[in-house]
Amino acid sequence: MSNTWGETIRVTLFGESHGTGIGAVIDGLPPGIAIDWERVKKEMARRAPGSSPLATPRREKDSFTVLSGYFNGYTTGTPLAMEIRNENQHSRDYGELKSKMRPGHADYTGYVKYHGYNDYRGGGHFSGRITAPLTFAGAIARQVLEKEGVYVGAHALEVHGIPDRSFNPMGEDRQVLESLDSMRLPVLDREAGQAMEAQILTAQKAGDSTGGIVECILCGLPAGLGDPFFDSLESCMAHMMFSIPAVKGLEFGDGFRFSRLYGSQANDAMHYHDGRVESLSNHNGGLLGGITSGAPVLFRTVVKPTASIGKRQHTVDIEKKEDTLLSVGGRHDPCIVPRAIPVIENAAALVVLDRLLTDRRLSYGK
Ligand SMILES: Cc1cc2nc3c(=O)[nH]c(=O)nc-3n(C[C@H](O)[C@H](O)[C@H](O)COP(=O)(O)O)c2cc1C
Ligand SMILES: C=C(O[C@@H]1CC(C(=O)O)=C[C@@H](OP(=O)(O)O)[C@H]1O)C(=O)O
Repeated sequence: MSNTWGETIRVTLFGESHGTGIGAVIDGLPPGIAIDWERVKKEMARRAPGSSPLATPRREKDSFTVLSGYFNGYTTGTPLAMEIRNENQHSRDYGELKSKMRPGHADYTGYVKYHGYNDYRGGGHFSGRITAPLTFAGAIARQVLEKEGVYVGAHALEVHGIPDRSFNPMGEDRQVLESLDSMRLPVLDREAGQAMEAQILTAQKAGDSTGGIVECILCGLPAGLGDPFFDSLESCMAHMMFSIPAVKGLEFGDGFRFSRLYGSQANDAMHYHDGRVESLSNHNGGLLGGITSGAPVLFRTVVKPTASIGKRQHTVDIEKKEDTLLSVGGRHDPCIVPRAIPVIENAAALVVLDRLLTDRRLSYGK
């Protein structure tokens, strides 16, 4: 079922952007995890709408209620269910969109798939809003990983062609990654960040939107995690990343640049360092044969420009069955990249924890 993901940890997401609420049921978490709720709230706040001029002005606190699976300060091992009540819907913004399909959004495909019964308001179940409970699940996974010495970070590598410095593929300092957490547009080069912000706001003023590239790194992973073929760590990560609305591309390590390299440039030479096998470079993004090599896992995702824009575009009216023009109003992210960053980081942590639990059967608690 497409609303449930995972092998050992099974995450089910539910809800619509303008319905009563959204949430997740997370099954398969080991018993005995002491959850730091402040850390979970911090990750939720990084993703929440209404938090900066670069984000949709819809104001949602995204405060959550845990309904089950947590007792006396620890996970119980039974399903952990959580809900977030929607509080700031402006459903009138979607009056015209009942019949006029937004180009680039899921209005038409959702209409066809659900025979017109879908809740199209705010994108319904297709909305970026459904990444709030996904971020919640990932924020728990991230805490577990940190206890295993694994830490994750992401930044805007590019916004509309404006580049940031890349992560060091051999690893980034934990402090550097943590410093990105507090930025409304996480970047390594602050001047690049300012230029990106200016570009986002300029496009917004013109009734348009922008996209970009998010680069994510996972440091501290042990070698040997993952599987060949269908459950390769690349496959599992791709499954998750392409579940995030607006993600349209993914590459690991040197990715599409491999096409321009010789084997001698693409291979990561190996050596012993203090008795441990290590590589001297990391063109392969920490993955060989779908299995971690011990080098950081490094990947990049392309996030497309926000579909809902003020500029007039050609579309169809499915009630009148005629061509029409549409200028989308309401409240939208002028660029999805800033808010996709915490989603990608936490979702990546969830993928890795699921593989760790599947491969290693980690145990927690007394
Ligand atoms: C955090 C986040 C926020 C988003 N905000 C918007 C938005 O404000 N307006 C919009 O049209 N799309 C937004 N999207 C993207 C749409 O949900 C997405 O483009 C749509 O569901 C179609 O899916 P696809 O682009 O993956 O094909 C957002 C996505 C994410 C992850
Ligand atoms: C509410 C969120 O973002 C929403 C994602 C979204 C979309 O089409 O994906 C469209 C907008 O919805 P609305 O028109 O109701 O304001 C965004 O605000 C959120 O991420 O929590």
